[in-house]
Amino acid sequence: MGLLQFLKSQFLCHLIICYVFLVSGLLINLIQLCTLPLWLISKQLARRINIRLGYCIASQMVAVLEWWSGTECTLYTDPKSYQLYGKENAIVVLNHAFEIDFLCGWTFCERFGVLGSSKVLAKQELSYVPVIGWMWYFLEIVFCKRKWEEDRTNVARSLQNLRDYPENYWFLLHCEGTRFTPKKHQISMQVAESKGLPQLKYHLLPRTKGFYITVQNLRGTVAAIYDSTLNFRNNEAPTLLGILNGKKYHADLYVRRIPLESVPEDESECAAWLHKLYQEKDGFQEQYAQTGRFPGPITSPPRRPWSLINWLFWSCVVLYPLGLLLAQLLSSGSVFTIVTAVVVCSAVSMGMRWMIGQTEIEKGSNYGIKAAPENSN
Ligand SMILES: CCCCC/C=C\C/C=C\CCCCCCCC(=O)SCCNC(=O)CCNC(=O)[C@H](O)C(C)(C)COP(=O)(O)OP(=O)(O)OC[C@H]1O[C@@H](n2cnc3c(N)ncnc32)[C@H](O)[C@@H]1OP(=O)(O)O
Ligand SMILES: CCCCCCCCCCCCCCCCCC(=O)OC[C@@H](O)COP(=O)(O)O
Repeated sequence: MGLLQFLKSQFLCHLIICYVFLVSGLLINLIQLCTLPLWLISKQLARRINIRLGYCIASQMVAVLEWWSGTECTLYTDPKSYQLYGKENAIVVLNHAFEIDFLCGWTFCERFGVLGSSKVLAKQELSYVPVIGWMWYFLEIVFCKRKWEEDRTNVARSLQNLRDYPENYWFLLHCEGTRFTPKKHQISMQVAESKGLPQLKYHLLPRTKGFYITVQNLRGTVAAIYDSTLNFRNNEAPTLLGILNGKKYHADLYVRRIPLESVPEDESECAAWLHKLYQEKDGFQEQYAQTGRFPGPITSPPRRPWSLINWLFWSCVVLYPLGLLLAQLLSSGSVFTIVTAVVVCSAVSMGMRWMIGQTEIEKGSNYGIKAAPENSN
């Protein structure tokens, strides 16, 4: 093991990375809060400022993926579509099977210049996560309770708000609604069977209502669907803790650009269209399992230095006062202050561990297990 790899595995380094993320993140959340009065005066300016503030948080995690763990991301897509990525609004339909799929999504957003403005239809629980969840309020992320009766009006309203968004964005939809587990897969395939739909091997049965409502409400402002299928080489199941430990993964993403006009306007036809899309996605995953690659040419976008520069900037901002504080603590020699510092450090690392836990599949929700008996008939 080289010195760098040894350093990457050290808890102290993880603590420093987490400290920078947490303290700078809370600071940025605070600045976001201060932009509230601006929304009344100039909504578009407030949005543009929040896009940059959001970038400052999200790109720290991207920096850890790209520069600390060195994870590589390969894009399979046709070169004509590639020219349009980042230059138009799009709805991204992505499979949901990995703990870091959101982070790989962010990496591609960063490389195409839409990281600060990217959006998602996210479960409500994520809005309570400090730093990321709080940042999302100001980025107008669309939250859902995964209870259609409540979601139908709230989600539509939030989507309507995005119609005059001032910068290009990608709107991420995990139509499966929850992460893939063998148990959830088995149950969703029972639902598929009861509906006379073909079986899927690598995906859960997609939920169609969120897709339909998104397409309907964003029609005219979004140019295309980016049908995206993600997998990792060597059957790896990457984790955020692995990334923090400096483990290098290799992500492969296959993206097909489908003009939005080809999605039917009628609700049941739109649902059938989505089911067909997932059958095709399943085919791509089968090809990946057999051959280790997706169809089409490879056009990998290079990583950019901005995420690293941003991380270095925030490190300087928050590590300098920490250094001064630690020096004062040690020179004071007071047992009370030293014990207080140790307690605060432990609380911070437990808080960070809880946040990382939000990404872990084994700590995931029961959605798709519990709801099945009532919903499936
Ligand atoms: C290219 C690079 C990528 C770029 C990335 C871009 C941007 C990045 C930005 C941010 C990154 C951060 C990422 C954070 C990720 C967080 C993601 C999440 O939180 S996923 C969870 C929340 N999202 C969703 O759930 C979206 C999909 N869901 C829906 O659309 C739902 O329809 C809904 C709107 C949420 C409503 O759900 P609800 O359960 O209330 O109703 P449904 O109508 O869906 O359910 C009833 C329906 O489903 C059938 N059913 C029952 N059981 C099952 C089952 N087990 N499996 C499948 N189907 C089931 C039931 O029969 C009903 O069927 P029908 O519709 O025919 O009546
Ligand atoms: C700079 C880097 C510091 C590294 C440490 C920072 C750790 C901070 C982690 C905060 C992460 C919070 C964002 C979580 C996004 C998780 C997205 C996700 O995958 O959610 C799951 C839902 O879609 C479905 O939930 P389930 O129904 O499967 O349950």
